[in-house]
Amino acid sequence: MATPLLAIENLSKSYGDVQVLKGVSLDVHAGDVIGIIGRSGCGKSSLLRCINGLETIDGGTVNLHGEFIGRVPHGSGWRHQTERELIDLRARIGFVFQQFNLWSNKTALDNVALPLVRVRKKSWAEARETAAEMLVKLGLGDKTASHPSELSGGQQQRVSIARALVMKPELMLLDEPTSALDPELVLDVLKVLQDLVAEGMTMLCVTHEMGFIRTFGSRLVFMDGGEIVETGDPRDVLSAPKTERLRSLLGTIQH
Ligand SMILES: Nc1ncnc2c1ncn2[C@@H]1O[C@H](COP(=O)(O)OP(=O)(O)OP(=O)(O)O)[C@@H](O)[C@H]1O
Repeated sequence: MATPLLAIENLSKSYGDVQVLKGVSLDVHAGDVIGIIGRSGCGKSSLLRCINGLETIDGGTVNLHGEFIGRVPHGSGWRHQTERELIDLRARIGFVFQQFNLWSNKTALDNVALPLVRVRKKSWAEARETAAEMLVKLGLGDKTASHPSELSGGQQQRVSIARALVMKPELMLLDEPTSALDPELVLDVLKVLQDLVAEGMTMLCVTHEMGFIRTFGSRLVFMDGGEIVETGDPRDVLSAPKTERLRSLLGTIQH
């Protein structure tokens, strides 16, 4: 089989004495749509944050196209990345947060254009043109001049997705992208994600939107206590969970 786009092997991560990732291994191939589920505190966000260098790793490997990208602590004896390398890495891996993380003092247009200016060194004029096209694509053509406080949660999340997409990422990491939204806005964001799936985007998505994962996911990953406990085709895993731990979680969420 081809080299995975992203290969995680035996990844470990601790905060102080508490180990939150205990030897996680996961291969992600181009076009995979992987849903990650698990109880609060099981390490889902930490896993995503270790992939794009928001957190350092303590052991194991994270490879993108076979190249080691894990961020290692200073003084660990391994070579750690420069700020520039981390910025480049994050441009290749889009990250969408639960709480949008938009710049409140900038318009929707400039929120999307700014990374193109800062990271890709585009002129503001060119960056704004690209940003405007992306906002139109995501149904926000009439909101380019709005500030985040003037947008609904669903619109803000679509701006943050646009901001990731203009960088043409090879992979998108989404950390509960619909959890902070009112129920009537969830569908708008899921529709955008569905369009990304249709375009072949590779995605790792922490979500409890089981309908989305069941329909569009190529794999479901169930984490518990910092480990991957079950993984497989979402339809198989959801209809026949093998462990009591997953059965018990599924009892608490609609699927
Ligand atoms: N910066 C940090 N410092 C110390 N402990 C942390 C830090 N970030 C996370 N943790 C702890 O690590 C564990 C895993 O957290 P993580 O956010 O990865 O879990 P999660 O599965 O994403 O949870 P949730 O679904 O609630 O977001 C938790 O016990 C959390 O309290």
